[in-house]
Amino acid sequence: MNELGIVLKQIAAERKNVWYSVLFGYIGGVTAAGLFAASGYLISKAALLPPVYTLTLLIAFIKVFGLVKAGSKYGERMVSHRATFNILAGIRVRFFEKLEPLAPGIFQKFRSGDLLARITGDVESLQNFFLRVYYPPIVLVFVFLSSMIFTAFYSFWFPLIFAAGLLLTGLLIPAVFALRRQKIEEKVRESRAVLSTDTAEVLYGFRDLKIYQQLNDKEKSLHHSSAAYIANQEKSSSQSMFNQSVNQAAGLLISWGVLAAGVYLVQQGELDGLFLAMLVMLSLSVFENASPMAALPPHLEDSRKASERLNEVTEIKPVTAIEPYETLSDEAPVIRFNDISYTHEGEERPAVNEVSFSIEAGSKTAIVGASGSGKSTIFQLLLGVLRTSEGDIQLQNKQISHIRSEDIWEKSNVVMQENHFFFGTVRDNLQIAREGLTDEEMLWMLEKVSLSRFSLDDPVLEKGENLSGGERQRLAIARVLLRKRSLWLLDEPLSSIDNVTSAEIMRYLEERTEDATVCLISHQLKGLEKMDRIIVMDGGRIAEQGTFTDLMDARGMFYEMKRIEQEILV
Ligand SMILES: Nc1ncnc2c1ncn2[C@@H]1O[C@H](COP(=O)(O)OP(=O)(O)OP(=O)(O)O)[C@@H](O)[C@H]1O
Repeated sequence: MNELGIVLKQIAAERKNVWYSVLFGYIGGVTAAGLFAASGYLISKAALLPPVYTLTLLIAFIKVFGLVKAGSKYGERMVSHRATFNILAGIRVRFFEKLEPLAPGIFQKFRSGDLLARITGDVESLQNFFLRVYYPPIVLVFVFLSSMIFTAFYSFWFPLIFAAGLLLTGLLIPAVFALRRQKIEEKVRESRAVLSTDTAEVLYGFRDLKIYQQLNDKEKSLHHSSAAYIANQEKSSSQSMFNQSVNQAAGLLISWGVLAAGVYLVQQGELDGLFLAMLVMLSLSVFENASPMAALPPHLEDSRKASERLNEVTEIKPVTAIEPYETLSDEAPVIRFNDISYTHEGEERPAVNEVSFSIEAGSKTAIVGASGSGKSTIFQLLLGVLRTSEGDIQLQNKQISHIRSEDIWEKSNVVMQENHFFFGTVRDNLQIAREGLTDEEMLWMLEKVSLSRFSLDDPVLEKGENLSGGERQRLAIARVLLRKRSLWLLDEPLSSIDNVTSAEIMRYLEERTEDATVCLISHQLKGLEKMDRIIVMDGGRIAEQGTFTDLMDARGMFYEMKRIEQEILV
C-alpha cells in the first residue's frame, strides 16, 4: 500500500470533499433503502385497505425519500468528482515537479512515449482509486450497518443474513475475481505503454521513417499495438461486467434468503407478514449497492500498479546541488575545471577524462575537437545538467556542486546544437527570453540575426518544423541576444548558417559579449584567431590548449586540423 502514498497524500488534501462525498453517499444509500422499504410496506399496507390518510402519509414519505435520494446522489457525484479532478491535478503537478529536476537524464532511463503514458494513462487510472476504492466501501458499510440495526427490530436473523451477504458480496466474491483480473489488467497496462511508445516514435520520427520507406512497417506495428490495446480493454470490460453480474446475482440470492427467513418467521408467528415485502425490498436495495464491489479489487490493483509506475520515475534521486548553496553574481565568471572526469550512464568510456582548464572572467574561449570528443559534455557539466564527483568545477571561484542549476541557467545565455521551439508565433518563441519585451526590441533583434523578413506573427510549428536549420539557429541566437547575461555558452551556434550571414552575426555577437565570459564550441576553425584561448579535445581529454598562435606554432593537433580545413577550402 506504500506505493499509493502519492494519491493518499492528495486525498488527505481534499479532506473536506471526501467527508462530503461520504456524507452524501450515506444519505443517498439510506434514503434509497428507505424508499424501497417504504414502497414494500405501502404495497402490503394497501392490501389491508387502511384509511386513506395512512396511505397518503406513506406516499408522502416515499416522495420525500425519492427527492432526498436524488438530491444526495447528485451532491455525492458532484463533490466526489470535484475531489477526483483536484486529486488528479495535484498528482500531475507533483509528478511534473519531481520530473523537472530529472531532465534531461530521465530520457536515458525512460522513453518519452512511456513517460507520456505514465503522466496521462497512469495518472488517469488513479481517478478510480478515490471514486471506486476509497470512499464507496465506507458508505456501503455505514448503509449496511444502518439496515442491520433497522432489521434487528424485527428479528436477529435479518442482521445475520445481511452480515453474511456483506461478507460474500463485499469481500469473498471480489477477492476471488481479483485474482482472475490481475493478469488481464497487467496486459492492459502493458499494451497501453507499448501503444503510447509506438505513437511517440511515429510522431517524432515521421519524416525519417518516410524517407527510409519504413513508415508502412511502423504504421502496421502501430495498428497492431492499437488493436492489442483495444482487445485487452474489451476483455477487461467484459470480465468486469461478468464479475459485477455474478455479484449482483449473489445479492439477489441473499434477498431470497431474507424472503425465506421472513416466510418462516411469519409461519412461526414471530413476524407480522405486513413487514415481509418491506424487508425483502430493503434487502434488494442494499445489495444492489454492493454489486460494484466486485470491481473494487481490480481498481485497487490498477491504482497500485499505476502509482508504482509513477513512483518509478519520481523516486529517482535528482543529482542536485548540495547545501550550503552558493549564489552567483551578475559578473562575468571565472571558470575552472580541475581534473574533471565524467562517464555517461550506461557507457564504459568516460566522455570527459581528467580535464583541467581555466577561463578568465570576460575572456573568449573556443573548444574544438572531433565529433564525440566530449565538448558538449563539458557544457552540460558547466550548466549543472550533469554533475560529477570526480574533480572540481568552479564558477566565480565557487564550487559548482554548491550552486543550484537554476542559478547557473539564470546567469547564462545558452545556444545548444538543438534548440526547442514551441508551437505558436515568432513572438511567442522570442518572448520567453525575458519578461516585458517590446515588439520593437524583438524586431530589432530579428534584423540583427538576418531574419528581418519574418514578422512577429509568423507561425512557428512544433519544434520549429517550418523553419530551415539556419533559421532555427538564428531564431535561437536572437532569443539569447534578448537576454543580458555575462556567461555565454554557444555550442555550434552558426553551423547551419551560410558564411556571409554567419560572419555578420559573429560580429554582432562579439560586440554584445565584449565584457562577458564566452565559451564557443566550433567545428569551424575560421575566425578563432580572435579567441583568447583554444582548447583542443580528443577522446575526452584535452590534447592541447593555448592561443591560436601558440597552437599553430606548436604544430600539433590544432595545426593539423587547420591544415586539413584549408586543404578542403582550397
Ligand atoms: N546522453 C548520453 N548518454 C550516453 N552517452 C553519451 C550521451 N551524450 C554523449 N554521450 C557520449 O559521450 C561522448 C562525448 O559526447 P559529446 O556530446 O560531449 O561530444 P561532442 O564532442 O560534443 O560531439 P559533437 O561535436 O558531435 O557534438 C560520445 O562518445 C557520446 O557518445
